[in-house]
Amino acid sequence: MAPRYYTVTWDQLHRDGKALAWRLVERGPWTGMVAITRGGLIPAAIVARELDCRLIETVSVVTYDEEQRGHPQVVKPPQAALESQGEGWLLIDDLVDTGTTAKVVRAMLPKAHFATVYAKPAGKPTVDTFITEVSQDTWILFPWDTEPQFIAPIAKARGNGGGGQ
Ligand SMILES: O=P(O)(O)OC[C@H]1O[C@H](OP(=O)(O)OP(=O)(O)O)[C@H](O)[C@@H]1O
Ligand SMILES: O=c1[nH]c(=O)c2nc[nH]c2[nH]1
Ligand SMILES: [Mg+2]
Repeated sequence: MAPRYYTVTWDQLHRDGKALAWRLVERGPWTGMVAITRGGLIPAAIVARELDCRLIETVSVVTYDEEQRGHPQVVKPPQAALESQGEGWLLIDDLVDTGTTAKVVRAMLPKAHFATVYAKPAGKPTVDTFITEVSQDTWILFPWDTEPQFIAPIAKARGNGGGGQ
């Protein structure tokens, strides 16, 4: 079955990122933030700005090649947060889908608070805080993966031309 798509604009991502920050400010203060690259970088920047958080670490997990899932590989560990096992740290990603990435990172930082902007049902149990849930068969299209393009008028796309004149 063809996947459905949920298109997220820059404006929406900013709004949803701020909504996440409102939830997280209640749970602070935070020692710092670990962004799961690459998708977590922009949500982490939005949340860090709102929480006035200056200490940003990254962890890099490579799982997907386009829409195909492979074996997760930790390309860069979250060095600064490892000793405390993530206690007092926020772990930020754009979304959880199957929860594979989350499980790999949570194994390294079991005491961190894991927050994402979007969540699918299979990954939901791995997240402490998220904003919007979409169905498992939905592919979320982020603004950095898309660009606006011309779309034919509905009448032309249906092949029945225009009316009048
Ligand atoms: O819950 P999962 O099934 O693991 O999927 C979620 C992960 O997949 C995407 O990252 P991806 O591995 O595509 O890398 P990227 O962030 O560098 O684009 C997304 O940013 C999450 O990190
Ligand atoms: O851009 C993305 N959208 C998704 O829905 C998704 N799930 C895993 N990885 C993803 N990347
Ligand atoms: Mg990612």
